[in-house]
Amino acid sequence: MVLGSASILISAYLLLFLAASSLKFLIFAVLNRQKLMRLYSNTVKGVVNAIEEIFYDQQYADKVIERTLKSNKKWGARDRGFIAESVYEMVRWWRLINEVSPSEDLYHLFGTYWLLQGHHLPPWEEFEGVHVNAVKRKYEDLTSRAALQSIPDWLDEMGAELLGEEWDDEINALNEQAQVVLRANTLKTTREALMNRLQEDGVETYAPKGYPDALVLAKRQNIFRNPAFKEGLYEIQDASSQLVAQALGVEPGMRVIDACAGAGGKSLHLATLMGDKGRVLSMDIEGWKLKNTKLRARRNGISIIETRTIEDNKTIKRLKASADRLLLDVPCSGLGVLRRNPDTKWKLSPESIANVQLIQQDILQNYCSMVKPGGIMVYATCSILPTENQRQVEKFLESEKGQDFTFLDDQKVLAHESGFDGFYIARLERK
Ligand SMILES: C[S@@+](CC[C@H](N)C(=O)[O-])C[C@H]1O[C@@H](n2cnc3c(N)ncnc32)[C@H](O)[C@@H]1O
Repeated sequence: MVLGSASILISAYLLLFLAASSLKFLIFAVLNRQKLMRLYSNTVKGVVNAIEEIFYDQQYADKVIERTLKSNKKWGARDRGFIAESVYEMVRWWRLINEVSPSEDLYHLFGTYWLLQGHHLPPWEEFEGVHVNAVKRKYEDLTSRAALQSIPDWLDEMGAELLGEEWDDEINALNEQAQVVLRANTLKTTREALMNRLQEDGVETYAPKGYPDALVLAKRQNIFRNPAFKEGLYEIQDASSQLVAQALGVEPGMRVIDACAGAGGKSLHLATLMGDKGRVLSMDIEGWKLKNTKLRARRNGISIIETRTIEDNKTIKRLKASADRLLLDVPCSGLGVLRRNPDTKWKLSPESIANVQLIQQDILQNYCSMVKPGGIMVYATCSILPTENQRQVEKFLESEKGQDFTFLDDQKVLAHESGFDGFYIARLERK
C-alpha cells in the first residue's frame, strides 16, 4: 500500500474531530476510576459498521469515516466527534483491543475499547460478556511490545532491526495523536499576523522553534471552516513536511520541478518561498491528484504552478536538464505519518514495502536527469525506515547515474525527537 497525498489530506481533516487524549494514556489509568459518558445506540452502531467496513471489506479508514458522517445529517458536532475519534482510536489500537477482548464480536471489541478508555459500559445486551476485570487481567498479562504497541509482529521486528534502540521510543511516539499544524501563507500574511488573526477568532496557536512558517493549534478544532482558511492565509501541513520545500533553497525566478506532486502540498510551499516568481512544474502519474493542486493554488494566490501528468518516460526526457531544483517526494510506506493514518500499519506488508522501494529507486534513476548541472535534487519520504531513506540515496550514488551527483546532506526526522511526523530529506547536487 502506497499512501496517496489525497488520503493524507482527508485524514488531516478528519483528525480535527479527534480529542486531544490518546487511548494509550488512558489504558494506564485503566479502570481505576471509571468515567461516566453516555453511549447512544445509533452512534455506536455507526462506529461498529465503520470498523466492519475497514477491517472486513478492506476500505480506507478516512473514506469510511467520511461516508459514515455524511450518512446521517442529524448527527451534531459531538456525535461526529465521537464517531471519528472512536473509529480512529479503534483502528490505531486494533491489535491490542483484540488481544484483551472476550471475543471478536464487533460490539465486544467496541465495549473493550470503551473500557480501556476508562469509561463505564451501559447494561446493553450487546456488551454482555465484556467485563472490566477480565479486560484488565488480560492487559496486565501482555508482555510483547508488538501487542502493547498494537502493531504487527513483522513491523516490530523490522523496526527493531533497522532502528535499533531508537525503535522503542519511535513506535511509542508514532502511536500518539498528531498535532494540527498550519503553514502561514507568506504571500498573504506573516506567521505573527496569522496568529493574531486566529486569536481574534478564539483559535489559540503557538509558534514552534525551527519552523519559520508553522503554527500549532493549542486545541483541536475544525480549522477548515475558519474564514482565514478560505481566504488562503494558511494550509494545514505538518511541521516536518514544511522542512522539505525549505531544503530546496529556492529563489524567485527559478525553474523548479516537483515530480511527485500529488495534491500539491510541497508545490504550494515552494511557490510561496519563491514569492510566486519563476515556475513550479507539478507532476504526478495520477493526473486526478493534480486537479487539487490547481484549486489550492488559486486559494493561495499562486500563479506560477503548472501541472502535468506523467504519461510515460517521454514526459521526463523532454525535461532533461531543465530544472534549477528538483523535488522527488517519492511514494513510501508512510510509516512516518502513522499518527495521521493509523490504518497504514494493517495495510502494509514486508512485500509492499519492498515493492515501494523498487519504485523509489526507479524514480531516482529515471527522474534525476531533469535537474541542470549545478542544480539541486531533493529526495524526500514520510518514512522512518533507513531502507527507504539513506540506503536508497547510497544505492543511487553508487550507481552509474549517481556518478553525476554529489551528496550534500540529509535530515533524518524521527517523530520521538521532533514531536512531529517522521520524514527523511536528502540534498544532492548535480555536478
Ligand atoms: C508522498 S506522495 C506526494 C505528496 C505530495 N508531494 C504532497 O506534498 O502533498 C507521492 C506521490 O507520488 C506519486 N507517484 C507514484 N509513483 C510515481 C511515479 N512513478 N512518478 C511520479 N509520481 C509518482 C503518487 O501518485 C503520489 O501522489
